[in-house]
Amino acid sequence: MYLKNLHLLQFRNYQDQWVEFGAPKTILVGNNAQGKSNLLEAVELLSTLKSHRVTRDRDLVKEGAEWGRIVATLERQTGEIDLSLTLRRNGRRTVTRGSEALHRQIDFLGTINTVQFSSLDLDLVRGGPEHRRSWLDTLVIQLEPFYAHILQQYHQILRQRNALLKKIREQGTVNDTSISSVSRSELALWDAQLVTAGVRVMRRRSRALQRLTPISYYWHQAISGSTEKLEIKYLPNVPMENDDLELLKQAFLEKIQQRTIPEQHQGTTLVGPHRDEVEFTINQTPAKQYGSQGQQRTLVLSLKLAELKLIEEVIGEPPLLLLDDVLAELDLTRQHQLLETIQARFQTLITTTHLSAFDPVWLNASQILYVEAGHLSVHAW
Ligand SMILES: Nc1ncnc2c1ncn2[C@@H]1O[C@H](COP(=O)(O)OP(=O)(O)OP(=O)(O)O)[C@@H](O)[C@H]1O
Repeated sequence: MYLKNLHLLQFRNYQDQWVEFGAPKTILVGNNAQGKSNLLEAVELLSTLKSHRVTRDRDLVKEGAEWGRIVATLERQTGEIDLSLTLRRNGRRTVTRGSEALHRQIDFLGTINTVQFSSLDLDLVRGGPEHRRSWLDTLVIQLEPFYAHILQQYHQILRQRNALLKKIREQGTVNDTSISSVSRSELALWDAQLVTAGVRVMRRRSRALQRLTPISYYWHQAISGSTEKLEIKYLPNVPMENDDLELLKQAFLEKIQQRTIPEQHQGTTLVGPHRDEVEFTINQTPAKQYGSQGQQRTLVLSLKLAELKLIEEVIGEPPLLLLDDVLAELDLTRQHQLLETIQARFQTLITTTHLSAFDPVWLNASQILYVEAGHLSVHAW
């Protein structure tokens, strides 16, 4: 797929900026805080309807404006598609594809596929499990947009179950035997729903990782020169011996029953995929604790390359790659690995403060745009 152009209206620090992507690689160069990442964020929003930087739409709308809009033309194998996302300070959004305003935002997902790589992605290795869950979920949504709906449903059930557990705790009925029969039957209903939605989340996460890991291993070996052995393990909170639906549901329910007392004491759900973990080890040592910066970078790069390949395999078209301030941080060998993989096949948007750290091969093959204070230009300012 190829993003032909982008039009930013009252988005972040852009007032009214049009950009035509004239080459498979575009390098956005400029000093700090000029709007480079903002532009990548706009593409991320069209792809995932989320920003990894903020959760509130009012931060995305230009200061002083009530609404902002991101408009784009995308070329896919099936033809050209016009897209737009309107953001409002009050959080209400409008999405359109072609001339059609979509009632369900979920229907918009999967139109543009992207893989992102920014310095924040090192949190994938160093940060808490929520970073790894969110990374995995974003990947699964790209592979199967309907997963966004499943995930949303799971979190809704989780919130409601938590509210009930809190109510039970506030009523001081922490001893299981003294819970009113009304609360008990209400809780049993939520248990069943949590299990049904939870196993759908777990099975999809597990399958996506199963497909991603061999590709990641391949890249990790290639980049580390076969000196290091990467292992990726899905550690679901509910033990998952195999993919059998009924066995999994049973294991889930059993674990909930074992945690009845602590759950009611703490007033929160302690069992389920919201507590899943993904473990990365290098030569049998947890990458999180012992990996050097270089090792962690190699690991994240391997994951990103694997994501590109997997999405391409599943979708049947190469996704876009968004490289936010990370390429210059990679040494030339790793830059070459990346270059060889993406070639001209994956459209890539790259931000950087300096062109000097780049391989000349990259530079010659790229469209270079200079960014200053929310304006783009083909010449240095
Ligand atoms: N809602 C907004 N309205 C107006 N300006 C905004 C808004 N949100 C962010 N900005 C401005 O955008 C700029 C930050 O841009 P961006 O994050 O794209 O930086 P960058 O060019 O990628 O630089 P860096 O290399 O530091 O990441 C800042 O000047 C900030 O004040």
